[in-house]
Amino acid sequence: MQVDSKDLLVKTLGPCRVASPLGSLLRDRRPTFHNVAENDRVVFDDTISALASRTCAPAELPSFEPAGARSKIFFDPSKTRVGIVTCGGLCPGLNDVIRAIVLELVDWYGVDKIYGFRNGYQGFIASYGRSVVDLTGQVVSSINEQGGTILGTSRGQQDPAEIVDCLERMSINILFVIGGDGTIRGALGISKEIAERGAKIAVVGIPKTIDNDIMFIDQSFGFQTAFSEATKSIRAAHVEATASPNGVGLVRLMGRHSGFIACYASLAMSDANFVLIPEVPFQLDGENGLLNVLRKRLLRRHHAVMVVAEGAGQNVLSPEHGGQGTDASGNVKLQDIGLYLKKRITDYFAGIGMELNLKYIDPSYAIRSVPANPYDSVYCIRLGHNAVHAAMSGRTEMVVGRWNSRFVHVPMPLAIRERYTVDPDGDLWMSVLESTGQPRSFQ
Ligand SMILES: Nc1ncnc2c1ncn2[C@@H]1O[C@H](COP(=O)(O)OP(=O)(O)O)[C@@H](O)[C@H]1O
Ligand SMILES: O=P(O)(O)OC[C@H]1O[C@](O)(COP(=O)(O)O)[C@@H](O)[C@@H]1O
Ligand SMILES: [Mg+2]
Repeated sequence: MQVDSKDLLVKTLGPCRVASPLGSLLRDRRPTFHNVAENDRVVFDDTISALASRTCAPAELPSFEPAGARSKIFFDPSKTRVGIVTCGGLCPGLNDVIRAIVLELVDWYGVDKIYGFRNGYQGFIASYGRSVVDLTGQVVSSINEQGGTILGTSRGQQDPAEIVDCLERMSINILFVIGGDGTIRGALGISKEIAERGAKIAVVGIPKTIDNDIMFIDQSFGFQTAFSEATKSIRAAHVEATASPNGVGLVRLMGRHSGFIACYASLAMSDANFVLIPEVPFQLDGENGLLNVLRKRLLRRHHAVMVVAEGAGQNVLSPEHGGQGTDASGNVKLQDIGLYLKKRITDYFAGIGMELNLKYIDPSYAIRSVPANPYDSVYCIRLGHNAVHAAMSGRTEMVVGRWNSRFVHVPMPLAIRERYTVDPDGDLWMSVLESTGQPRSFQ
């Protein structure tokens, strides 16, 4: 992705004139390997060759604004009113992020007017009649133990003008949006409407996606929990496959356009022999096609485990296999590659008269509805804290990201400019090939 300095500029609502209540914590901090000073920058490029290709002085290198608390802030905490909304598909850790935002606002900034909007962007629209939730420290104290989101969610576009009407009616100063690429697109529309009205409302996002498909976050929150959960299905598929002659365990995992869950779960549980992801097209038929390679594997080892991401192999499906169209948010509805593979493998082995015992496992919703694991909980807290620091200092139209292990501010237009996908020439896919031993391509 071509990124220039201007793409990395973060908008602010105005100068910071209010002393931060976190001032005492910040006073004696020095820049260290784990602490970037608030006026320093995090360099975008991380290889010598990329740096060498830039012809500018170090201060002009493309760089992110570091996340973190500022000594001076924009909003006066005693007069600040905050809204929080969660949108799109579920993801482990949503409640952890809500909790982190609320507790940071209440305990450190002394902000106590925090409202949760129900069911995504519908929560702002009068005709849906959704009540708001008063979010206090007590309400959120143990929500991190539950999966899902206490605020509910939804898909489907809403009118940004109506959303901003609602924010103005309620005198909201800061809106936190927790959601994926669609949510961030929606948030950009809200932010533009706010700017057109000349209002001073900060819109700050915390990127959410179990598919891990948003740029500038090394790994999205909940992703580690989700792929850990998926390993249980791979283990089950292996147990089933090894228990019967020519057993095949076929596991279908989420991943609409990016195969990260399939790759990571398969690496974590190296029982997988075949991993199919959207980024690497394959053929079923022919000498090097998947079916013949599977046949040879069964002749050799008598069992196989195959992991398929939901967006894989769309090239081998035809319209009669369902799918097509879009969901309420405009996301393309994919044809079901898992069921299609199950049928094609079953028919193929029946056709050549070879015994097959195929067990099909689809844990899709089971892996995204669980509570976050401890690693993700820590990550969620840190994202939540940094989102609060950013918003209180008047940053807007940005999401909190993590780039090369540093927490940074990412402008919303940049965060959604391109989807983050598995690079077929990258080291992750190379590891999958090394771990599974599957051919580089089934073509
Ligand atoms: N292009 C868009 N413009 C405005 N709002 C959008 C856009 N795409 C999605 N949204 C809204 O964002 C919310 C969540 O989007 P969705 O794509 O379902 O999930 P996610 O944010 O997880 O990608 C929905 O309310 C949806 O209508
Ligand atoms: O059935 P639903 O709720 O529409 O969700 C299915 C989709 O949700 C995802 O987890 C991603 O959702 P988001 O874009 O909302 O993060 C995909 O992997 C999957 O295609
Ligand atoms: Mg999405």
